[in-house]
Amino acid sequence: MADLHFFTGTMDCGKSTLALQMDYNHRRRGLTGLLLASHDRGGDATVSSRLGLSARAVEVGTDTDLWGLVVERLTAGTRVDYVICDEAQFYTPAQIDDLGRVADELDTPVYAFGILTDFRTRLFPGAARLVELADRMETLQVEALCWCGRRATHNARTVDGVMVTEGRQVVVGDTGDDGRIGYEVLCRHHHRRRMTATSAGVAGTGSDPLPFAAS
Ligand SMILES: Nc1ncnc2c1ncn2[C@@H]1O[C@H](COP(=O)(O)OP(=O)(O)O)[C@@H](O)[C@H]1O
Ligand SMILES: Cc1cn([C@H]2C[C@H](O)[C@@H](COP(=O)(O)O)O2)c(=O)[nH]c1=O
Repeated sequence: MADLHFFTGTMDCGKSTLALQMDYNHRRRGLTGLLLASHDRGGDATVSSRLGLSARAVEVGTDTDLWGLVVERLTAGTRVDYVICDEAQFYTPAQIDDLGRVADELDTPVYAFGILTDFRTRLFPGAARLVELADRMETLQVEALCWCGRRATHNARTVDGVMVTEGRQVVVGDTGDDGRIGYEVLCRHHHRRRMTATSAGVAGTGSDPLPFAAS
């Protein structure tokens, strides 16, 4: 039986990059996989990384039958040696159940990538189901940092630069976005105090140094 893996971390910690690297490494060994995406910032049916890599993928909507999708390919004679799922927090719990079934019944490894919690620190339903079902769950090694220099553990949403704690759970966007709605990764301490880089009066992005104490 194959495993259902869940790779998680805050926004901007390298999940999509790792998803694309794993797809590349498998393809280099002659394997054929299925790459799934959902509401990627780069547009539908895409997996894109901030490092500039991107790949075409199958867009997963709330009605997508993931078990059917894999079985249909196999029936048509297309190999599915592995399944890679980006933005898996947006999948429904039933779709995550299907991914577990793919791993168990088709002996196909599934690698799911996604954030755990939303801007209110609540688990996304898809991520919660992955925590419940995954054989292996790994937090990415590359740590996104809060403006204070601590490891970022939470995702904050900003509207017109101000951190908010109410609103729709799903709003596609980016960190450091100049649009009305943006995201910033913070440590729990600063998420609780609603202190973003802007409200703390420090530069949040770019080449300015973090405010570490001088030694
Ligand atoms: N200009 C850059 N130089 C080096 N690394 C970068 C650059 N831009 C982005 N990154 C890396 O890419 C990571 C974000 O990758 P991405 O796959 O888009 O993250 P995620 O899918 O978790 O949101 C950042 O944590 C950083 O390590
Ligand atoms: C916290 C939070 C995030 N989102 C969206 C914003 C982005 O489009 C994705 C996360 O993408 P990443 O590759 O991990 O950076 O999720 C959201 O819709 N709701 C939220 O609360």
